[in-house]
Amino acid sequence: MERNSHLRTTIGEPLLNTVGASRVLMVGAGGIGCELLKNLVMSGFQDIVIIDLDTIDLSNLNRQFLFQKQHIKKSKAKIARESALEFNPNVRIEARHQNIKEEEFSVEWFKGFDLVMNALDNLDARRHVNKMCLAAKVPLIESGTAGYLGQVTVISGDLTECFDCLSKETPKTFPVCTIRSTPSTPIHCIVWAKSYLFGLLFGNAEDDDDEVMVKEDNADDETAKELETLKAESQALKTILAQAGQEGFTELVFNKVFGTDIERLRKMEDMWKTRAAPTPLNYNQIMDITGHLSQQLNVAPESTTLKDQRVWTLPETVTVFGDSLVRLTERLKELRESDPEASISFDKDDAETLDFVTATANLRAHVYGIEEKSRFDVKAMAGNIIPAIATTNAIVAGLMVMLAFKILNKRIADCKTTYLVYDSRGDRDQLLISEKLAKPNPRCYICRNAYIGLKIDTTTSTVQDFVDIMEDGGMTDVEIQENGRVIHDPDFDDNLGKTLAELQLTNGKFVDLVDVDDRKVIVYIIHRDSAALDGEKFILEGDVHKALVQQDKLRKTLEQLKAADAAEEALEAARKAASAPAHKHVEDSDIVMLEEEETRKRKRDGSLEILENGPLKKSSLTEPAHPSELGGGSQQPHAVSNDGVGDGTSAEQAVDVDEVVMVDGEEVDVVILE
Ligand SMILES: Nc1ncnc2c1ncn2[C@@H]1O[C@H](COP(=O)(O)OP(=O)(O)OP(=O)(O)O)[C@@H](O)[C@H]1O
Ligand SMILES: [Zn+2]
Repeated sequence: MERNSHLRTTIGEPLLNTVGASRVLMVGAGGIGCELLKNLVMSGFQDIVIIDLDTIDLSNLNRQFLFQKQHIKKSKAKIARESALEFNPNVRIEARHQNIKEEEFSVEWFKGFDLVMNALDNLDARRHVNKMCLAAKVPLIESGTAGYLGQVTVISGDLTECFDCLSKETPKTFPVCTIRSTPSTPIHCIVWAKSYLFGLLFGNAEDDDDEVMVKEDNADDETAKELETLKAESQALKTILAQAGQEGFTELVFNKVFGTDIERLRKMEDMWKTRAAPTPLNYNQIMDITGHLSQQLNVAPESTTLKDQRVWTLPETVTVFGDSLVRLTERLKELRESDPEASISFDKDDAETLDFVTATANLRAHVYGIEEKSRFDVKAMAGNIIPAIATTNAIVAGLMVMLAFKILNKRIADCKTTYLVYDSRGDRDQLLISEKLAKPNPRCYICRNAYIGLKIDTTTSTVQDFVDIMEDGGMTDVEIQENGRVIHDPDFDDNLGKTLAELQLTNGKFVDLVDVDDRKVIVYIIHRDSAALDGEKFILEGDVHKALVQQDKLRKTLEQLKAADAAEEALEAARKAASAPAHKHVEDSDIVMLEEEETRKRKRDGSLEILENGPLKKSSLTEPAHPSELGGGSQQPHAVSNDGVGDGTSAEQAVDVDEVVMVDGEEVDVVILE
């Protein structure tokens, strides 16, 4: 039977042809990406570019089904391509083992796609792709998962809210590979301490990794060697564990985890090309100082509360590490006398486990040159982890393809944001909830700006030329900034004679311009040698004049919003005064009116589709909070992270949805899965 016959029957010949003729970009080949790529090659897509900066890690294999043991340490993008081609060899797949933020992936490059699909795990890359798609005017399908929660939506220029329309709280989840080998923030170290090292030392003796690391006949030499090394590392720690209670035990564990293992990682030079390499620690060296300092510290003991709230010194940290390690191993030994399978779990309210996690997290932070945290902070930050769930990724990736069909079928306005929700009590049969795409936030700097391309020879054209081009377009007294750097303003004309290249205004750079009337335009630079400009000095891709007209309109809207905000503040003040015990009588109707006003305002902001008084709270679906990586738990949509560990509390807070919701005349669909 012809490969696409079922597909043709399902979606029809015309759409199948459109899909086949489209060119799509998939960013990220991790949890969602693997599922998505498999779906794409099975759904009629013929021309796909995939990009992922990472290599395959052992911890990916439980859910990233395009990867197998023999692929560990190989490029995710390349292996994803190879595996997907086995499903369907007739698809053109280009795999790029690169960072999407690299310069070569310019606005122009993005313009080469009909559709972009994000399967990413961090805000930074998501924001970048969001901006590139807005500038290139290419629709973007954005996705994210955190444990049982998932979200899929569409971002398209003037039609919808963009990724930056609502400010994001810092997410609380993070990628596992980052945790294992390349931490860059304190939370990465805390998660490593709590979820990896703690489990290995005090969890059940059976290490899952052993199962995966059995020697494979078809593994190549390098992979086999790496597998052996990983296995040897956990084995070595287990051997040391057998010496618990003996003299020198603490030193052995310490030197193994913060010395030998780090030294091995450090030797993997490729890993440290773009990051600072970790520095191993040595127990004896620190203990020399520790002995000395702990005596001093004993002179003036602090209250426990104070000690909890400040960051410990390195010697103090080592002392707490040794102390909690000994106490926990003793506790485990006792427990195992009655139950050989016994284990200890981390509990933030169990002082010993919290001590151990605080100390080990901070030692790891020290090794990687990351900021250390107080015990108080660690307590708050630990405990926010949920595992990545393959099924969630699969559902989300399926929804992405449905959206892709709609977009390519020119029905983008019919697309919806879909949330995958989960009821931990199991008494609800609704899994997917969709709602209309939100409108752009008029206050959003990222999508409410005009993006204009400027093809120019940056090596010969000066800032003066640039100013002239923009002023000829209608801007007056223009100010120019690049990434917060002032290039020019009417009072600072030192740079006028410098070339754009001299000021690093080179190919792919975004330059922010604002004029005396507060009209903003973002220009992205496209470097072209003079010879390639067909005799012109520059070529503008976009109409500055039109952009300024749009900006004038936007300014008016913003003024109206400001006035509405002022009115609302006055109402709020009146409300407060009314509810104050000043013998004032408040009519019920006043309260209703005030609440309606609140609803209207938040809808205007784009920050509200479903109100607190409805059963679904967006806040419980959103991005977990930690700086830089994944998402969940904040007040915004587009927020659920892709994959990885997540916010343990999110699932419990899962939305309480029992019916179709009507808010302010808007309908929220509920899809019931059988
Ligand atoms: N700037 C970027 N450019 C290209 N790919 C990126 C970028 N940022 C993240 N990615 C990729 O996006 C993917 C996200 O997938 P996922 O959330 O499953 O993460 P993971 O690293 O595979 O899993 P985990 O971190 O949980 O082990 C990763 O493969 C990651 O390498
Ligand atoms: Zn926006």
